[in-house]
Amino acid sequence: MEVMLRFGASPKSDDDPDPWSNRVRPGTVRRVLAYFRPHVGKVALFVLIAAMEAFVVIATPLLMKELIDGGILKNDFGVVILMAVLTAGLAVAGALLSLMSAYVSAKIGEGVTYDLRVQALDHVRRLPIAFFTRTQTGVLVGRLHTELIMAQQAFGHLLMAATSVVTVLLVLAELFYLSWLVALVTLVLVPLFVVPWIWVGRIIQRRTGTLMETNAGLGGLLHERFNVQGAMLSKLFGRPDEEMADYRTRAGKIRKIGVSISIWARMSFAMMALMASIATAVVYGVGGGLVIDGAFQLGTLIAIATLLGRLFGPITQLSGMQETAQTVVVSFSRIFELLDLKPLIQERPDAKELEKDVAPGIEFDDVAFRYPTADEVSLASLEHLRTKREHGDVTADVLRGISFEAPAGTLTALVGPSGAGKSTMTHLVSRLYDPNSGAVRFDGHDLRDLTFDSIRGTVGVVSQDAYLFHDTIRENLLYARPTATEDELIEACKGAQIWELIQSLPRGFDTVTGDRGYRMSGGEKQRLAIARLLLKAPTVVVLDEATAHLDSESEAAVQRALKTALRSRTSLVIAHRLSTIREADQILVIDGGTVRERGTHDELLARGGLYSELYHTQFARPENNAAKPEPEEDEFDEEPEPLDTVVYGG
Ligand SMILES: Nc1ncnc2c1ncn2[C@@H]1O[C@H](COP(=O)(O)OP(=O)(O)OP(=O)(O)O)[C@@H](O)[C@H]1O
Repeated sequence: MEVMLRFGASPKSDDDPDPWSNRVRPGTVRRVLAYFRPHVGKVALFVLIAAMEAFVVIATPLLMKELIDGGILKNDFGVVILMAVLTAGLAVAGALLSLMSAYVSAKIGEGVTYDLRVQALDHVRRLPIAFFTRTQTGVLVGRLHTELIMAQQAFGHLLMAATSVVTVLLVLAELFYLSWLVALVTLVLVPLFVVPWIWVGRIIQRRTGTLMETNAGLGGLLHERFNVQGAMLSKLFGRPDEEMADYRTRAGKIRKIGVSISIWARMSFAMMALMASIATAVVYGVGGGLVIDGAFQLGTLIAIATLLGRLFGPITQLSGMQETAQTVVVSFSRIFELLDLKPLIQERPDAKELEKDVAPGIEFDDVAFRYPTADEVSLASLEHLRTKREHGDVTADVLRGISFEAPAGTLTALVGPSGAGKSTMTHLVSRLYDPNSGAVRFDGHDLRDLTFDSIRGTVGVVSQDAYLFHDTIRENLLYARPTATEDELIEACKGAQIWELIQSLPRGFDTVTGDRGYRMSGGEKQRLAIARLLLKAPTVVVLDEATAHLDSESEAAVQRALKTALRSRTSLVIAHRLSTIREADQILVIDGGTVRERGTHDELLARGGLYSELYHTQFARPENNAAKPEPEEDEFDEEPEPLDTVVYGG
């Protein structure tokens, strides 16, 4: 049966190292074993239980032998009863031991998996945003989940196989003790039975691997297509018939491999049963003759036949041991690959805290930045698309020689053409990325010298397309400050101009916002994000102003919400609205990754440069002005200020 390893994958070139191959780095086995060190006591207990189980396996045929030879054949009723009772007792002991060994082996397996899972999750959560922008989510989740389950299952088989070693040795020793001739005949039969079994086992293993890959591929695709935005795109742009045909092909391949695996598994089982029956027939044939010749008694023959039945199972487990061990090592090594990915952005051991509750000034000092290449931040095997890896690629500088100061408590507006680098500048302020040269500073402290906690606590971000978890409004808000009281929640929502809406919902704060908060309108989502920001109360606010989907009424609400959000904070706003731009303390005109112009609205307009051009082509358009919010009475009554001085910055 011809099955491609990954469907839809483009053929890879010879010089392209295959990130999906099962090659394992040297030292991996030692690293795997290190995970068992904390569980050494349980492993020792497991070995002891395994030895006792093996003893039960070999003791029962001996009791049978004695029951027949010493009891039935000698008409000794007492021996018959005694041996029957002992056999039953051993059966009970065997059942209890098997329960205990299952418990101990599960404790070891689950313990190791727990350690590895927690370590991997903790590591992935520390990886920089660049890693997540490159990685396909479905594949990453698969790596963290499926690989671990695979490792755990294979590990369970490995422990059972280890038990089998003891059983096989003891059974063989007993066979030789009972009849060396029959034992030899049995040994000759073993390879006849084991070799095809191993062959079938390999086929099954290969197909199981392919099945898992195929499932992961389909899972990744569904993850992408069936989230709200993917589903929306596919409804608007997709070709439903072709897409359905693709799903059908993939599902069909899964079905085909599934059927093939079941047949081969049944074949393997049937082969084992067949060979065990043939071996038993041979043993009865040879042994029966020996009983007639008087070489040994009938009880011995029955004991040998029973022993044989207990030999083949453990032998089959042993023969698959190498592959099983390989599965464990490969699965572990895939997780290790992830663990070895060094986070590009790290906290210094001597990192300092920034003073809380005081808005810092922001300084960009000759900042240059380029986005990291795939080699620097991600794993090819997690990017899923089998494109040729960009080895040694260097990305172009996105920012060059950016220097400016945003004094504490002021509003800086970033304007410029699309792709100029405005969002990238805001990413540097929240330390999602580090500059390649130069520095970004808060009150003179390089962000690289500050703790992650203090940067997180200082900077609040509201993006254009605010992200909400699939949870209640309350939980989404509490994410910013879990200790917030009901009154604080209400106050934040009032400040963000969203309280009226929440109040009108039948379930209020307990309304579920749906996948990515999709049940709310764009403006509502952004106001909810502003409420979240107000609860967090950061001293630096980064805002990407919404460009679309706000009617003038909801835009006015958002603008009023922003007045509260930006008051007394140092703000960096990617501005699209004339109202914001006019009220900024300074405007930076970004073009081609550099600051082309800097000044206030009037200064820049008078200069007649790029800003003036942008103003006339974009900002001064009627729709921008039409959307300008009406000032709220209570906001402006106290202290009438001209629009082009500080209103937000305070
Ligand atoms: N994760 C990324 N990896 C590589 N390049 C990127 C990445 N994000 C952005 N870029 C590139 O960096 C440049 C600046 O992008 P940026 O998003 O900062 O521009 P912008 O001024 O905010 O544009 P817009 O107004 O359209 O949002 C663009 O050429 C963009 O293609």
